[in-house]
Amino acid sequence: MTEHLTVVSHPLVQDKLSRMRDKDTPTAEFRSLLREAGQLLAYEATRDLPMTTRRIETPLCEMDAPVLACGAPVLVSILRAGNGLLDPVMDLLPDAPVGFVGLYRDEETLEPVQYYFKVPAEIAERPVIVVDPMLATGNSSAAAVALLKRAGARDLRLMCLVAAPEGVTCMKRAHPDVPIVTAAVDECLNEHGYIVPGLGDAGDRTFGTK
Ligand SMILES: O=P(O)(O)OC[C@H]1O[C@H](OP(=O)(O)OP(=O)(O)O)[C@H](O)[C@@H]1O
Ligand SMILES: O=c1cc[nH]c(=O)[nH]1
Ligand SMILES: [Mg+2]
Repeated sequence: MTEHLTVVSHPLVQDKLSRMRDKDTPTAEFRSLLREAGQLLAYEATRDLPMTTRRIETPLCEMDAPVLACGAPVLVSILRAGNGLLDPVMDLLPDAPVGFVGLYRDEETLEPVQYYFKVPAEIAERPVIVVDPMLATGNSSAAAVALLKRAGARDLRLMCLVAAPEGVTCMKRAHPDVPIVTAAVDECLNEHGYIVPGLGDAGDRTFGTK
């Protein structure tokens, strides 16, 4: 992926995102929409995965068929809201090894607090797709990517649903080598660090908490 930022403007993605933004969309529908949008975003986030060929035999003849060069990429979810995007990507890449970075954002400082880290060994030799629906200040994603690099990851990309300009700038400064795929870059952050217009707290809306 050569672009640092890809905004997926596809009508299906935009329509689903608009329905997720609506405060009256209930949890079950929000979750389904996140699943559907996640599959479409994954299509874009996996566009540049390295390919090779494998000799196979169709019922008619032999051919060199295109296959993923390194097997499935490693998926990493930033807990907890990342899990809502992880599910649809796992559907598309059922062989993918999966890691988790547990982070929550301190409400006062907006700094991420780490509480969990577990990633598969393949992280050092395969492309890695980090998933988190919200890129707000960018502090959580930047911290997660730093932890993953420390664990050996070299080829990373971040897939999110809604980004703030501040988050994109933060990631570009901290990790210019990590492309971002998102459905939208919104206007700004409010005084509490929430994306405006955004969709609220993605974790709460996905899991029905408050
Ligand atoms: O870019 P930032 O300013 O760091 O904000 C984005 C982070 O905030 C949300 O997580 P949250 O802290 O709400 O944790 P949760 O997923 O457990 O709800 C979101 O899922 C991101 O991880
Ligand atoms: O708008 C925001 C910002 C951070 N985390 C969220 O879930 N939503
Ligand atoms: Mg949250």
